[in-house]
Amino acid sequence: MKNILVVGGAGYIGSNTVRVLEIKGYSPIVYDNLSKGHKKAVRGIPFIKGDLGDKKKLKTVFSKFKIDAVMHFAAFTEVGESVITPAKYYENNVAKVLNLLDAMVESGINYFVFSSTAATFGEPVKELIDETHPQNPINPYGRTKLMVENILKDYDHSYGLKSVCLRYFNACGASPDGKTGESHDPETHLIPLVFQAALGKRESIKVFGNDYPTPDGTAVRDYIHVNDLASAHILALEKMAKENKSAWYNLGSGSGYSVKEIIETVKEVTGLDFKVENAPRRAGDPAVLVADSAKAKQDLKWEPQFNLKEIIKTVAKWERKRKY
Ligand SMILES: NC(=O)c1ccc[n+]([C@@H]2O[C@H](COP(=O)([O-])OP(=O)(O)OC[C@H]3O[C@@H](n4cnc5c(N)ncnc54)[C@H](O)[C@@H]3O)[C@@H](O)[C@H]2O)c1
Ligand SMILES: O=c1ccn([C@@H]2O[C@H](COP(=O)(O)OP(=O)(O)O[C@H]3O[C@H](CO)[C@@H](O)[C@H](O)[C@H]3O)[C@@H](O)[C@H]2O)c(=O)[nH]1
Repeated sequence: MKNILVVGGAGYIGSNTVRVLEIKGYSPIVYDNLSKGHKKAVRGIPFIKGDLGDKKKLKTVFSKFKIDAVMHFAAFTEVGESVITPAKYYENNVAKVLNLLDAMVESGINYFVFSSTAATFGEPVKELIDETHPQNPINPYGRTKLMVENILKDYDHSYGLKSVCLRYFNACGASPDGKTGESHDPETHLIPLVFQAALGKRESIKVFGNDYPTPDGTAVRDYIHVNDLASAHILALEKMAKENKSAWYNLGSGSGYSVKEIIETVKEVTGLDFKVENAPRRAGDPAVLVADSAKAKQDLKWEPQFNLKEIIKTVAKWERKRKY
């Protein structure tokens, strides 16, 4: 288990995982169409520009680089956009994934790590979301990811393709050395947008909804550092390969923070003040999403290393000298 094809590896979470794979002695190879990612994020790593839908190219890459396992990050990722243009999401996040899975089956590659999401659960029916929580997504994005989770169960049963579905809560933060971080154009995620407001790159930060049933009325999320996600990928891959068994894990810190608390923490860490405005709720957003990650902690011996303040500090470092 050495050569790992990282599909979508030029993106935010993928590129951070590539760096951690490298540190742990693996040979990551990046496959990305650069629709959202950045080649600069994976400088020095073998890179193939290609689309998820290109089965022929994928099979050529598998054999050329003697791929042992695939980590699949490529997808469209925005909850709000998925409500407006669901077709785009079903095509990229479901239909094209079949090409990748079929190429793997035809090439005899048996190990797959999938970027799933908290959005597969929908509105929580209990405070902390563990792996037994019902999966009733309330937006097209969450439905696309749940569809792939189900496809993977069938591919395991019928073709012996083993997979781990990692349901991340809200990925955030930058590498501690400040070299890789979040860079989307346009940006839609809360923490980078708050930084844009703090650095005067936008007039204000808009709070989407202040009438949620939460302590301060704003939506609560579980923010988990990208390097913590990266280490979970490697631990999950190793366990899957050792036991030749599929698995599912919810990955979060177990602590929920409201939009207002995020804004206050950025103000505190940076010492900068900026304008905050109330705006209507964003379609497709649940009020609260917080993980119970006991299963990952127990089975994988995984422990998140970054608390919220530390996360915001890594973003501050990245934002000061970002290169892409
Ligand atoms: N960001 C989060 O908080 C979060 C939370 C849960 C799950 N996820 C999932 O994690 C994964 C990575 O998210 P991210 O935030 O790094 O997103 P990102 O947009 O930064 O990265 C995705 C990468 O995939 C590439 N890509 C997209 N479609 C492709 C295609 N058809 N062919 C080849 N490459 C393609 C993009 O160019 C980009 O580099 C996604 O699957 C996302 O759904 C993200
Ligand atoms: O300008 C902004 C941007 C966001 N928000 C709110 O901040 C929270 C977090 O939003 P965002 O950073 O866009 O993340 P989510 O919509 O929670 O989705 C992320 O986290 C999910 C897992 O929980 C992943 O599946 C998605 O891919 C990823 O985009 C939400 O309540 C938003 O409404 C604002 O109030 N103002």
